[in-house]
Amino acid sequence: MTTSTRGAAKVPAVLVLEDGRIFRGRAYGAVGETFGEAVFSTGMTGYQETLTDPSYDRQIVVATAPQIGNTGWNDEDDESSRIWVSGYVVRDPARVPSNWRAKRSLDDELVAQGVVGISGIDTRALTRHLRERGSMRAGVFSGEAIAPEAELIERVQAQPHMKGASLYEEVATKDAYVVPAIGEKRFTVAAIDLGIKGMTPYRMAERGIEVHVLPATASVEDVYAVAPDGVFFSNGPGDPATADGPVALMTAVLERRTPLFGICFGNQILGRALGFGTYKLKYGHRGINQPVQDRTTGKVEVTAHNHGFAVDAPLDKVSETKFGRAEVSHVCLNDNVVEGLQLLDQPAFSVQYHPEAAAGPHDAAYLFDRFVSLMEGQRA
Ligand SMILES: NC(=O)CC[C@H](N)C(=O)O
Repeated sequence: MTTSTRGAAKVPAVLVLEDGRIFRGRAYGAVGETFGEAVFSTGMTGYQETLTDPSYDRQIVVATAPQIGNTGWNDEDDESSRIWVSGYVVRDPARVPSNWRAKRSLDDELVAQGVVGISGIDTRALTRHLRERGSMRAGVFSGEAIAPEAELIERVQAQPHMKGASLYEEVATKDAYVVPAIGEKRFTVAAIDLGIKGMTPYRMAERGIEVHVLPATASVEDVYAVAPDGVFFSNGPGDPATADGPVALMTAVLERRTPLFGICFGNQILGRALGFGTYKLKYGHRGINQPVQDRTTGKVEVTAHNHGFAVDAPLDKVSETKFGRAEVSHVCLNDNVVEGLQLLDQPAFSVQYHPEAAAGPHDAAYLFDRFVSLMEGQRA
């Protein structure tokens, strides 16, 4: 399929960072203005999954890979019902997308969904800036008449920070739904949607799990009404320090000793339920090439990440928590950030990264099998 990019390629655009740094380029996708936290992602592929991951709500994503859009946009790889990033920053958009599954260009999809982007800027310089100074608030402005820089900087500085942002209720489903088991049904799981990606229930379903996806505001009664063999807490946007409701719900699940698995935001919620703190990373981990060590086996896996916050738990000792002993099960080999937690006295664990791997390598798929083993163990 071939679609050429739209006329917007000639419209001027500017990316403005809260510290006053300005990058000038051309409009990409919708023309207009947008605000969010500027973050970079190192994935060389998988932009469709990235853009539709609800964890990216209110973030302006910078692609470090210079060429973006080469495989267009298809009808299969969305991780949710829409694009969630607030803006997209690329160096060199594909002029002619080409892939057997492509239905339209990325550019056309951004326009159709009203997502403002910018192209033609030095994304390497921008990434180095964000790495040195940290992720920060930003705005993208495009059109023939862009306001003076000082005014734009002021408007960016008036935006809310990511630290302290409570966003998971905004992106989560309002109504419960069921993802049926593929093949013979072996287990029932209640999955708390804090911004869940479509691949996550699928990874459970293909292991014989019937997944009841419940809204972020589900009560303990709602969870146990589905008679779950296990409870799952999903990924999600915003600052985990604001997620008091999910922390209280998880605490109730831990009190009942129901097998529990959490991913990303879910890992941060387990950290909080155990009494650890969370903190904001300088520039976070985003991409599909992050090395993580599973300290329970010693194996290293290459994994998909998207997190700007992390759990503050000791790496070198077993912690005593109100749910017994807990330890850091996984660690990022780039920077020693906590990438997983496990309880030693009851069936509960979580990882900070994305074993559903959409997009990304499948090294971490064993974690879904670990969840199944916990549920089997509880039955035995
Ligand atoms: N993917 C996620 O669940 C992200 C969790 C959290 N919003 C963070 O940025 O750390």
